Amino acid sequence: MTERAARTAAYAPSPLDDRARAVVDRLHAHSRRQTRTALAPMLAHAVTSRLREGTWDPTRSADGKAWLADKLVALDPHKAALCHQLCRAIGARRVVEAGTSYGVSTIYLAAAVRDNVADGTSLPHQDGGLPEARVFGTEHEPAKVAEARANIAAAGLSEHVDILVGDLRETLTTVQGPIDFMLVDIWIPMALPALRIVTPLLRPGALVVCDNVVSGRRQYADYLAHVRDPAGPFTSVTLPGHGGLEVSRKN
Ligand SMILES: C[S@@+](CC[C@H](N)C(=O)[O-])C[C@H]1O[C@@H](n2cnc3c(N)ncnc32)[C@H](O)[C@@H]1O
Repeated sequence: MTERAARTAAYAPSPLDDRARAVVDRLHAHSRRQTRTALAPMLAHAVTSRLREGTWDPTRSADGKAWLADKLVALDPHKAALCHQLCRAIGARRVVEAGTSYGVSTIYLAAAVRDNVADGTSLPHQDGGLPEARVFGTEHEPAKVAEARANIAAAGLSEHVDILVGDLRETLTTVQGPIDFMLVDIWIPMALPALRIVTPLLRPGALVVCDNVVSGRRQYADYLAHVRDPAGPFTSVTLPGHGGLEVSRKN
């Protein structure tokens, strides 16, 4: 057995059914290939952004945005599986995803919502009602929206997903609560604005997961100060591996 195969065998298997797993396996591989070759271009675009537009952050410059327009930047499979498990554990029925891209994390979240509905683990909300089961994805690149819809359909999960097309600072204002779970996997400057819009919709006990908060701790400073504020609406824990993951619970 190769070292890579032995490492893979040490992890729990994917929580997804065969159909959805075939789709995400292909997309995870595509995303890994893009990431492996992205370092040099990323640095080049950071320099270009700085020289032409005064920012080192390619997500803020026109040049950088154009380069990022077809990049998956998919959530790591282990983190995506954790989000699926958390959604299953809390019986999530309504989920917001800040940052859909080609739909990788959306597929994990929608599979959890579908399974919660199917086995009756989705919870009634405070008024005792069962609101429509949905994952609300958000994406402002039209080409990525088309890819995401095709991938979600190939995974057999379209009936559980609405992708809100456009800038999430506008589209998220159309979502209705209650929301049980939110994934924040977005260009960093959008993380706190997205959370602020969704916070009033989160039910008590809802979870918010945010990616790469350790590797990006400086850029995430405002987001982290917000979710870790003892006087604020969340209690928060940080998982350290693979760039870090913040899991915040709405009080
Ligand atoms: C890190 S990727 C999301 C990856 C996705 N969660 C997955 O697992 O495949 C972030 C995505 O957010 C999108 N995005 C960035 N800023 C946005 C905004 N203001 N409104 C909507 N989408 C945005 C980007 O185009 C990009 O596709």
